[in-house]
Amino acid sequence: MSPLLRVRDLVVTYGDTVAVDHVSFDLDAGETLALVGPSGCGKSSTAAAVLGLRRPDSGEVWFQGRELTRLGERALRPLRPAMQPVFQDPYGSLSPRQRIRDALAEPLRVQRRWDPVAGPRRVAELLVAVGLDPALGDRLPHELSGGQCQRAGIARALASEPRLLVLDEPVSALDPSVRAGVLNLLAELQETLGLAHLFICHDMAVVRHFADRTAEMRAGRLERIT
Ligand SMILES: Nc1ncnc2c1ncn2[C@@H]1O[C@H](COP(=O)(O)OP(=O)(O)OP(=O)(O)O)[C@@H](O)[C@H]1O
Repeated sequence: MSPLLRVRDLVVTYGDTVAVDHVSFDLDAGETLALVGPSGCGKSSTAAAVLGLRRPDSGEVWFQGRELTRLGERALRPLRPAMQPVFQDPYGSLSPRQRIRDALAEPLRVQRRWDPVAGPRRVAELLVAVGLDPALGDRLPHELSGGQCQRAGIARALASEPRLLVLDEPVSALDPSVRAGVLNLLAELQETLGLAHLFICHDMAVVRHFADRTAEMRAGRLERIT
């Protein structure tokens, strides 16, 4: 069986800076690969290239059997929902003036899966799935705590029915007392939905607990996968 995600010889530069230097790895459905390494070693740039947020200079990103770097924006659009990012800043992935229920409805509308009866029910289901009271759907992001907001961001990602979550330090900005709850939620969702996780994390205790394999980066290069 071919992997869900296959990255080959990925190179990302910013001017003279080689942020990602011929990085290759595979990720299977249902698997967590942690991407670790010192600040500035190229973890976020790798994630951005996988997500198609930044075109790599060279290399290949295969996802669900398609080579993404060869595809134009139009061809990429239907594939994008299947890979969803969760970023460090819990407030960053939600629009500050959009109520939570509208933020969750948006992917359904954009992907033409909105139905006036089933849509609101699906939004409530998504909130419950991430451990939030559906009544919180009425709130704006700043009316939620950091942990609640990150859960809402995860619910928004799930609205697209992804196969892969790209988690870029998803709990680093949260109060230490709520981190374990969000990490356990991600692990439970992975188990029930069979999601693959590309998990950028600098906390090695967390990595040991949650990752199946660990890819260590240094100065743009992937040094080893264990
Ligand atoms: N938009 C950008 N413009 C110029 N240089 C950049 C940009 N983004 C990243 N870089 C540089 O690319 C290199 C890799 O950065 P990247 O953010 O991918 O590393 P990282 O491992 O995710 O770091 P951190 O753990 O601090 O987030 C660094 O030298 C960084 O300064």
